[in-house]
Amino acid sequence: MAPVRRILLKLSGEALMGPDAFGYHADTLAGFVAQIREVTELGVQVGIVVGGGNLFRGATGALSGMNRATADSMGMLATVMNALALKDALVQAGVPARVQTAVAIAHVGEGFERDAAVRELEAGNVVIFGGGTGNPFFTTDTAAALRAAEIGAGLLLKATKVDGVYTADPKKDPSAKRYEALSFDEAIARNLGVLDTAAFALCREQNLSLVVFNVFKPGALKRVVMGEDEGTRVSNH
Ligand SMILES: Nc1ncnc2c1ncn2[C@@H]1O[C@H](COP(=O)(O)OP(=O)(O)O)[C@@H](O)[C@H]1O
Ligand SMILES: O=c1ccn([C@@H]2O[C@H](COP(=O)(O)OP(=O)(O)O)[C@@H](O)[C@H]2O)c(=O)[nH]1
Repeated sequence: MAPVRRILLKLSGEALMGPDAFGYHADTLAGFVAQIREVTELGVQVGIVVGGGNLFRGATGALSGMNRATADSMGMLATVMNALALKDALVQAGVPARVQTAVAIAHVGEGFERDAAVRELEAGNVVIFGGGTGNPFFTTDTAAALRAAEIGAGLLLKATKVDGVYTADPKKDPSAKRYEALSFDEAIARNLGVLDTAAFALCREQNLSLVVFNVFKPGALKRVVMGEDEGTRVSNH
């Protein structure tokens, strides 16, 4: 089977910290870079939205009394830092990569521009979208669904710590069962927390297929883009 031509990969901020409690874990980052390189070598065009949970989350700031919109701006800046860290790791490994940010920061990265992003992807660059959607009260899951729709990705991939979508959060409910596949209608109706509802709804509306998979499993990203049995696929059928 031929690989998907263009993907949008959502990488959570927490994944970047590996076994650590904060920040970046170099070997973990190198493992992700190797997986990303493997799929670019297949000719797959890769857009990435990166989270910020390893550095800062708006909801956590709000819990300690901060204004939520201000805390979310800090969260968005955290995602820009992660985008830069990932870009650096990719470039050092010989994978050309660019950063586009939804929040304008002169000299740090280019501002988000859909046409330019598509041109970069077609030229063989990985494009990392930092800053989420650029708006408070949203998440990088929603940013990932949004950018996937904008760049015309054939598949949205949620790279995470669990190996798919379960009937309940497997971290909290050991009896939870993994789905091989399910529909967006079902994911929304059952309130499955692996992706936020706004992101699920956007995927459903735009008819975007999603695969949730464990990024800590070597070679998993390649198997997903090759259409092999890996993770859980969520789609409209
Ligand atoms: N139904 C579910 N199926 C799979 N994972 C779920 C489900 N509900 C909640 N989760 C949780 O969602 C997490 C994946 O989301 P992710 O964005 O990577 O983490 P976080 O939300 O902690 O940043 C998993 O680690 C898992 O604990
Ligand atoms: O469109 C967005 C995306 C992210 N954020 C902020 O950035 C933080 C980090 O993003 P997220 O929690 O999605 O990261 P992840 O869980 O994937 O590490 C969030 O908590 C929000 O505060 C935001 O305000 N708007």
